[in-house]
Amino acid sequence: MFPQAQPIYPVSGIRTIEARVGAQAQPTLMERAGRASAEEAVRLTQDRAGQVLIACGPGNNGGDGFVMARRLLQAGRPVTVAFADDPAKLPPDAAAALAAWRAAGGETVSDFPAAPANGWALVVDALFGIGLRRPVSGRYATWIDALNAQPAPRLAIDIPSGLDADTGRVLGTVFHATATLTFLALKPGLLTLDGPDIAGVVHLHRLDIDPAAWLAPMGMQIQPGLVRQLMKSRLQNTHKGCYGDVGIVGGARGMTGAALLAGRAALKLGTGRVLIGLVDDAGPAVDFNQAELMLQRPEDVLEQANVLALGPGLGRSTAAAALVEQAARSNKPIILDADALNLVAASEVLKSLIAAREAPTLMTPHPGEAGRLLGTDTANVQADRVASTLKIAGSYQALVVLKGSGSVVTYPDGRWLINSTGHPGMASAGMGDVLTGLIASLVAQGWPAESALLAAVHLHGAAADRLAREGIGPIGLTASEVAEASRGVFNGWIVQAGKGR
Ligand SMILES: NC(=O)C1=CN([C@@H]2O[C@H](COP(=O)(O)OP(=O)(O)OC[C@H]3O[C@@H](n4cnc5c(N)ncnc54)[C@H](O)[C@@H]3O)[C@@H](O)[C@H]2O)[C@@H](O)CC1
Ligand SMILES: [K+]
Repeated sequence: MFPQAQPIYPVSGIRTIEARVGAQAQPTLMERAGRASAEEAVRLTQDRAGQVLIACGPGNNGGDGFVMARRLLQAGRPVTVAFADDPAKLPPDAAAALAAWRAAGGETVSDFPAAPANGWALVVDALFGIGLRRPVSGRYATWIDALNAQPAPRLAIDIPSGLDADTGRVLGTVFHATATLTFLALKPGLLTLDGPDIAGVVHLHRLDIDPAAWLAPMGMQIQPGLVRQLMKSRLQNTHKGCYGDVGIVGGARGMTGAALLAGRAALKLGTGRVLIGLVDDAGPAVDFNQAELMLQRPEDVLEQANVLALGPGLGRSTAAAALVEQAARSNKPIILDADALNLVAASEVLKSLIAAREAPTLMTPHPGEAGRLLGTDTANVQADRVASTLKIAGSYQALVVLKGSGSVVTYPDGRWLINSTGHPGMASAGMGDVLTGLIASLVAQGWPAESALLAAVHLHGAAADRLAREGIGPIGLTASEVAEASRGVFNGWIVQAGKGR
């Protein structure tokens, strides 16, 4: 769907690819996965002598572990394999891998082994992969706790045991990986919700297969390469009218700052003119820290701007609802955030107006707002972030970003992407307002709504990441700083894409 993006497949997609590649693949996929795992283990233990502990489970993930063990042994690395299940119940490939391990002189222990005197060089989780079906409990939970307690690097094979590959939810006890080597393609669970906290550094090994050649990508990762290809150069012979008029409507009493932050972000990303309509009559008439912003009556802003962003600090008054309705009835692109989303969720009239719009509607809910839009609660939204976001996009015929760990971007036609930038320092007031301003700016500058949304989401996180690298955050990072840094990151991307002047 977007060239140069990394495909993501849920378990159903991975299973389809495996079935299509077929058992006839030589070497077998398990042999390839085990070999890649052994190579990864060698890399991770370059400066650490000692034994590698591989804990193998009852399915093909365990099979990968047996192949890995054999490869490491053949490379002269001492390995301990822990396996406590019934060999007769292993699936055929894994049973063959166990037999090959034994034929190579390897042994297995069925109790969790005591660490050697100098500790393990590496502990490897080959307990459960994409076949995990229920919360991990009992012996395997004890083993996972024991693996987590070792003072050694921790490598997860395919996906950390206890992490749901489709949703990033933790099912019972979970292996806390320092690195995960995942096969064939990325899975959503590695990239969203708890996945990024649990999986450590994720390496992908495609096993010499191009997954997209076997099954059209089901989702995509938003990565620098994808965003860079969207960059455009500016012509010399242009003026501010070429870069759009963003209108921000929000800023009820006590929340003026939210609208100003969105406006400043829109300005710093190159919007021609930024108009701000504060709902608070007693609000300021000028932003003395950003005098370029044009503060006007909200009704006039809706009239004059060609892209409308409603929500930052909007509140839920009757007047606010009327403004959202006026925007929804317009034929302009609109971005709905914060209380604009809450107002829509609470009104059947607004819901049907939004769903029937012809101009693009973009929505930027956090999980709580997403819950209200779907008539459910936050926990339900988070239980499957991709599915929830797709549901909103479908019901409201909108382009949607569900914010949070691994922001999910979806379009009404069912395409979805997961962002790869950002960090927990962004969990602070005003960050969402800045994102809204960035999105509005790109739309106003003529970007197609779908590219504007994914690029702004990526930029927002990339700016925060850059600041964190410079020591400005993660802790204490402010939204104003992210708005400011977005400008530098974006200009850098234009230069990297060869589109600078
Ligand atoms: N099938 C293939 O072609 C390939 C599979 N590969 C590996 O195989 C994995 C998938 O293998 P499987 O489908 O066998 O699944 P898994 O090995 O992930 O686990 C399935 C087994 O675990 C049991 N199980 C599931 N949840 C449990 C729980 N909570 N507590 C106790 N037991 C539980 C199931 O009953 C089944 O026996 C991938 O993640 C990957 O590591 C790779 O070798 C690449 C090729
Ligand atoms: K695993």
